[in-house]
Amino acid sequence: MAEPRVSDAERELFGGPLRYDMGWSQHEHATLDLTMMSALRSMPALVGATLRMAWTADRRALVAVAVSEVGQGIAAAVGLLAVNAVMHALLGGTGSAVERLHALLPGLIAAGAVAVVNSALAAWSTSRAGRLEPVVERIATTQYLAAATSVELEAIDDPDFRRLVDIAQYGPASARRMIGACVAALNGVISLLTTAGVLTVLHPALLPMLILIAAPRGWGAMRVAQERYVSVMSWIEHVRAGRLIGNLLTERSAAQEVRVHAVGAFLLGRYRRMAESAEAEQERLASSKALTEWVAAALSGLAMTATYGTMFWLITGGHMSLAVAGTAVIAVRTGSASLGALVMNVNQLHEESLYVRDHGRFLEQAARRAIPEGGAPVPDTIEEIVLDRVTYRYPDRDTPALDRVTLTLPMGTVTAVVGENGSGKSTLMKILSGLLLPQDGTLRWGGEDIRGLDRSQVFDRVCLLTQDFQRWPVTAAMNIRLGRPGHDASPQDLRSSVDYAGAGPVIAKLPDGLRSLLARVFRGAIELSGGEWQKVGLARTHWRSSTSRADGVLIVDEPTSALDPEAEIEAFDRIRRLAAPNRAVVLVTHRMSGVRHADRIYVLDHGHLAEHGTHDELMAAEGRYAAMFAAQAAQYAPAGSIPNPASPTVADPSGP
Ligand SMILES: Nc1ncnc2c1ncn2[C@@H]1O[C@H](COP(=O)(O)OP(=O)(O)OP(=O)(O)O)[C@@H](O)[C@H]1O
Repeated sequence: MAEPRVSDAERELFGGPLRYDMGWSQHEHATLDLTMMSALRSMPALVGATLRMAWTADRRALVAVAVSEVGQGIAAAVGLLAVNAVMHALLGGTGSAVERLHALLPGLIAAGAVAVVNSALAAWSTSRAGRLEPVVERIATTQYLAAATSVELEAIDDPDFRRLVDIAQYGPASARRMIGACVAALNGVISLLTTAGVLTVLHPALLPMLILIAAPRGWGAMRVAQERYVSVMSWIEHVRAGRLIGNLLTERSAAQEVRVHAVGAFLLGRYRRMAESAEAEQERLASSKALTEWVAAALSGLAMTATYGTMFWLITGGHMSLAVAGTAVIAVRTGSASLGALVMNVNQLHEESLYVRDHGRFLEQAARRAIPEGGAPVPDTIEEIVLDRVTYRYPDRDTPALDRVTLTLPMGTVTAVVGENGSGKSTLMKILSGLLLPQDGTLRWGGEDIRGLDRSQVFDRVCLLTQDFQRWPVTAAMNIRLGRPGHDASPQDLRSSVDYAGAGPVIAKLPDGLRSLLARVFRGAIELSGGEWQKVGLARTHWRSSTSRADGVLIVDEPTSALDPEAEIEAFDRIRRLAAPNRAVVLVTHRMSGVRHADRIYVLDHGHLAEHGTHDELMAAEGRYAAMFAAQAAQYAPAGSIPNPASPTVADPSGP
């Protein structure tokens, strides 16, 4: 695949041209995959898959479509035979003009009746296909969404898989369109077969000529489709990058910097340049398409001239009657029209099938990377959760985010994990909650290795409040209830969680209390501040933990970053209170004041466990923890000890 010529703006913003680096484009057979023959070879399987989906969706509708299409094909053949009878009566008949007109009547009536039957069958097929199409799209979309939600988190973090997730989203709409294209192609094939049959009966030389007329158009349409697909694939990253810039300019989160830093005008200029390079590609495609279609039409026209020439020669040589020639002209015209339509439909099928293939590839990969179902049940009583020399490295990283980390979380205790940015705290939380599996070492829940446990049961025992917890665009009540969606809850049931999180005043301020919609995207919805959202998040966590009696773990990752000092002290106090005999609490935070009361504190440093102990032990050890604690305490030291701004510690870039 040729490297697209992209704008300077893309290099400037993204450090180089963005590449579509999905598996197949690096594959040595990538070009082969896009040739016409391989497309044609893979099409029956893809059409078969779509038809199987249609069969599952509504087999009666599918059978109705097939029957009506076959019926239309037969009607077309009968219609041609009726035309032939008319031609014979008109051109080959004897007797007076009135007698010949009378002889025409049966043929004309038959042709009229066939036309009526044909249109009724076409209407039936349209209505049944209309029923089938949305169902197929729904099934394909549901498969896509179910597969996307069932894969391991590691797959979601994998850029290659993310791209596949992106591209496969077009599959369901293509599967829908494939139904229409399949129906039209079936129609084309049947009417072509019947026309070909009639033509062969009329004269054997007419059939090859019909094929000769339509072949160039078929070649042209396939070539155009193939070029377009290759272009879409090589340009997809660039188009996405342009769209990303466009979205940033309109997004609420960027609105302030867009204005104050004048990023708006800057990015708009880059957007324009990126869009221009994409337009140049569109223009190139259009020119290439025009040339291909022109060559195809010219070749087809030449074949048509040769056909009429041959017919003229056959008639003058007495090898063909005028009536047969008349029918043949009509049959060649309708035949080449249906062959042309068939080629267009096969071409559309080819194009759509490429997207359906991506959808299929995604489903296949998602199935391979899915969280395994089943496994041993998680023991009801767990004394502790143990991490034993666990190592984890992200797929696109050279160094491990966690390197042989060992820690123990006894039930009924509060464990704090501290460390600098990027030291591996969030990764550790993902391992503990079963979202990521250790690549080396073991995680044991009550003595059982997590690899052998039923993961859905592990998740059921985990309460998770992450720093980027989900702000669902639903009501306040539902935002809390989604902590355990399977558990019914009236606003009254949620009250204790609201009170626990100190979210009472936040809810009281909302126009409809817990029934208020929390999403700016909808009319009448309210937006909360970061700290208010954190209280709602805490209420959700409480709701989840209060609806579980089994032994489990509560993981809280930076829960107070947006809270004011008073709310923060209260929040830490509340989190500590969540420790219960059946629960181990793990707290990740940069706020050292929040961890000093933890039963045990672990300090992470570049993925390694640097030290652990109680606050007093770690302070006495005077290691990393003591240094971090002292650094934060110094911020609250008397004003005199704050460095003088006149003597900056960081060099001024504008200085000499
Ligand atoms: N999805 C990911 N893909 C690749 N690397 C990642 C991913 N998430 C984290 N990392 C890397 O793993 C290392 C540990 O990250 P992690 O988020 O666990 O740190 P952290 O201690 O939670 O940081 P912070 O305090 O900033 O939240 C970092 O070097 C980070 O860049």
